[in-house]
This record gives sequence, structure tokens and C-alpha cells, in this order.
Amino acid sequence: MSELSKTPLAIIVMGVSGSGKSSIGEGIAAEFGIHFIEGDALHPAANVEKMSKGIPLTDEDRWPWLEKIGQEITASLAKGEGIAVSCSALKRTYRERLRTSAGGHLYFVYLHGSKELLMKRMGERKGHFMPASLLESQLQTLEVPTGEPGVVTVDIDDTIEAIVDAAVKSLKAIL
Ligand SMILES: Nc1ncnc2c1ncn2[C@@H]1O[C@H](COP(=O)(O)OP(=O)(O)OP(=O)(O)O)[C@@H](O)[C@H]1O
Ligand SMILES: O=C(O)[C@H](O)[C@@H](O)[C@H](O)[C@H](O)CO
Repeated sequence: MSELSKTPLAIIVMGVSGSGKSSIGEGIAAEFGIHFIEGDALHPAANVEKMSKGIPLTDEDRWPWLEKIGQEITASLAKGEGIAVSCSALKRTYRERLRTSAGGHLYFVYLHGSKELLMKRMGERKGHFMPASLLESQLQTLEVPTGEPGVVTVDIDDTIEAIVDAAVKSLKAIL
């Protein structure tokens, strides 16, 4: 076992809107027996209002939110408890910020899917504040995390169970 695996596990389930962060994040947390936090629940009300109106968030909108997520991770690790958080984490600088909060030991599960599939999933989803019209800007903002430390990529064109299984297997291979 590596040094990393001795510290409590901290995982960000990332990707654009509709990629399945909430569904997959819950499953991954359950598999590892760690706490799950829905990152969207930590957005300031003004951010949710903006997105509901179809206006993309800016860096300035996202920093306080990333700060909050970082605080949750730091607090959980300080208690010796593992944590998984769903968070779009679209840009490399955002991920670096989150890595710092985790003392460098942070894993990312990147949920990758085609625009068509993402559109379909967002279109079928009911009662969510995020309009499908924002997918384009989400995809434009996304800086793919491939090659960064602690990142596993999972294709979302499968059942939730199979995606969770693939993510857990890939994570265990690098822990
Ligand atoms: N593998 C899957 N197969 C079928 N439907 C899925 C799958 N994964 C997620 N879904 C559905 O697609 C929609 C988007 O998933 P989910 O809300 O988990 O994504 P998200 O990345 O958390 O989105 P957001 O960040 O916009 O909240 C939901 O309606 C969810 O039930
Ligand atoms: O960084 C962002 O633009 C936001 O976090 C979005 O990704 C949404 O919160 C999320 O996807 C909900 O639909």
C-alpha cells in the first residue's frame, strides 16, 4: 500500500452538468464507505439564480463556492474521515485550489461523455435548476484533467452501477 492510501480518502466527482456527478458520486461514496456531499448544495443562492436564468457562472462566481467545498474537504480530513464531493471542477486552476485544501491528496473521477448523451440526460431530467442551454458553455469551459495527478476517467455511456464499478476499480488501481 502506498503512503497515499493511509490517509482518509478524498474524492471529487467532476464533469460538466448532466454528466452524472450526483448519481455516480453517491455510488462511489457508498462503495468506499465515506461521506458524500452534493457540491451544488454549496453554491450561493446568487449562483443558482444565475444558472436558472441560463447565465453561465464566471470565475468570480465560482471561487467562493470552491472555497466552501475546500473547507468541507479540509474539515473532513482533519477529523480523519473520508469524503466524496460532486463538483464540476471545470478548470485546472479550480482543481489545484481543491488539491491544496486536501493537502495534496485528492482524487478526481472525471465523467466523460459525448455532447449528444449529455444533452439527452439533461433533457430528460426533471425539476433541476440547470437548463440544458448551459451545456455548451460548460463544455467550452471544461479543461480536461487527463494527465493531472490522481485522475481517473470514466465513460458515462453505461448504467450507473457499471460506471460506479469502473470508477471504483480505476481508483483502487492508483490508491
Ligand atoms: N448512467 C446513467 N444512465 C442513465 N441516466 C443517468 C445516468 N447517470 C445519470 N443519469 C441521469 O442523468 C441526469 C443527470 O445526472 P446527475 O444529475 O447525476 O448529473 P450531474 O452531473 O450531477 O448534474 P448537475 O451537475 O447538472 O447537477 C439525471 O436525471 C440522472 O438520473
Ligand atoms: O461550475 C459550474 O458552472 C457549476 O458548478 C455547474 O457545473 C453546476 O453547478 C452544475 O453542473 C449543476 O447543474
